[in-house]
Amino acid sequence: MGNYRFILSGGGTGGHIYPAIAIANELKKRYPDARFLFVGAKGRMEMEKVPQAGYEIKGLWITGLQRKLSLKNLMFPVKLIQSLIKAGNIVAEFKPHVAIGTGGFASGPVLQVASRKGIPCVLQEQNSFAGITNKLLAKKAEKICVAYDGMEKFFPADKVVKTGNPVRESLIREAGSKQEAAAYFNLEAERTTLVVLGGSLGSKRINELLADNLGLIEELGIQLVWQCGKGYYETYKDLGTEHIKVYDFLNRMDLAYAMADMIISRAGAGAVSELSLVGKPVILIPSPHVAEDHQTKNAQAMVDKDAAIMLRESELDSRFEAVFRKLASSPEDRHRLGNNIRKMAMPDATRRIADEIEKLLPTAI
Ligand SMILES: CC(=O)N[C@H]1[C@@H](OP(=O)(O)OP(=O)(O)OC[C@H]2O[C@@H](n3ccc(=O)[nH]c3=O)[C@H](O)[C@@H]2O)O[C@H](CO)[C@@H](O)[C@@H]1O
Repeated sequence: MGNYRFILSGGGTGGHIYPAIAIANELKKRYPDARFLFVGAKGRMEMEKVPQAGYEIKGLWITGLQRKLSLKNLMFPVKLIQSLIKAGNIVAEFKPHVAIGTGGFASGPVLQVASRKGIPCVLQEQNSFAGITNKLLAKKAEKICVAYDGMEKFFPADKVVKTGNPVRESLIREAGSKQEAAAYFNLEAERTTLVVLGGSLGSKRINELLADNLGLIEELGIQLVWQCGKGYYETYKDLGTEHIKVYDFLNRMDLAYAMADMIISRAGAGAVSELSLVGKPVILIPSPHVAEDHQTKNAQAMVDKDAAIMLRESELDSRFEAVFRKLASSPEDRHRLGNNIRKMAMPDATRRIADEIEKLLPTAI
């Protein structure tokens, strides 16, 4: 009983990978005998992060379509055809009962071939603005699990279910104490700690901001956990000290959240969902480089409920210092923001998505 097979595909950035891992973990809890296969894009983050989470992954040779004319674009049709063939073989061999797509280009070929073979497909869209892959796949999906109202403007209304974004349970349930986190980061448990998150790939502008403000942070007696991103690590790693810990990527986000008295973060959908669950005061600095400026919309939704502070990149030079000083010196502000953001959490998201997937499973196997 319950020997189901699930294929999951999504990736390119953590924002697409971790929801897929959270969904797989929930299904595994319900069906310990089930088998899981992830499909990602060769060379991208998922090829490393999915095996770390204990799942098998196969890689397709695919990239996104660039907006401008480039050699990469000329190769796109070749890569797409090759990926469709490979995805076809993977699906034919694995024979999943359900295919789950969490966005990002690798999920395109996989869900396309799965739906053509009559395998029920479920999509999960993290953002308030639908990604191109999910939009293309929407017609073929049985259900589309979303986190924001109004997603019917992108997807067929009868397929949309508002569930919220799945968050890895380890970030919430197993959240360690500040003591444990301090030992892990080699910092002092009693000292105020700022955690800086640049999104799964790191943020150039947030890194520059931090580098310019290390004097201020030191003056305020604050210690720092700084996730700068893999591509920026060489530039910033030497700034680490007894009170400043620089990371390319944080593998223990649970401990980073446990350590934080305040957070500076990009406003990716996953970051915002996690921050709501952990209920920490945050200054959101949305990336202006994403489709339809959706991170600003994610951040604005929090600001509207007095649940976070937002600073646009264009305001950093003029406002960051004053805003940061005020937050650092006001336990009341931190407490209020932390409480308000916690009210935005949707802690049942993963379970509700798994419920939707369950409805599509054959009853007897
Ligand atoms: C630049 C870009 O394209 N950003 C998009 C990307 O963001 P990005 O990939 O940054 O994703 P999110 O903020 O949604 O989620 C980041 C995920 O990575 C994890 N994490 C992050 C840093 C770290 O050191 N360790 C770690 O584990 C977080 O816990 C979280 O689970 O996908 C999001 C969800 O589709 C979008 O809303 C973002 O606009």
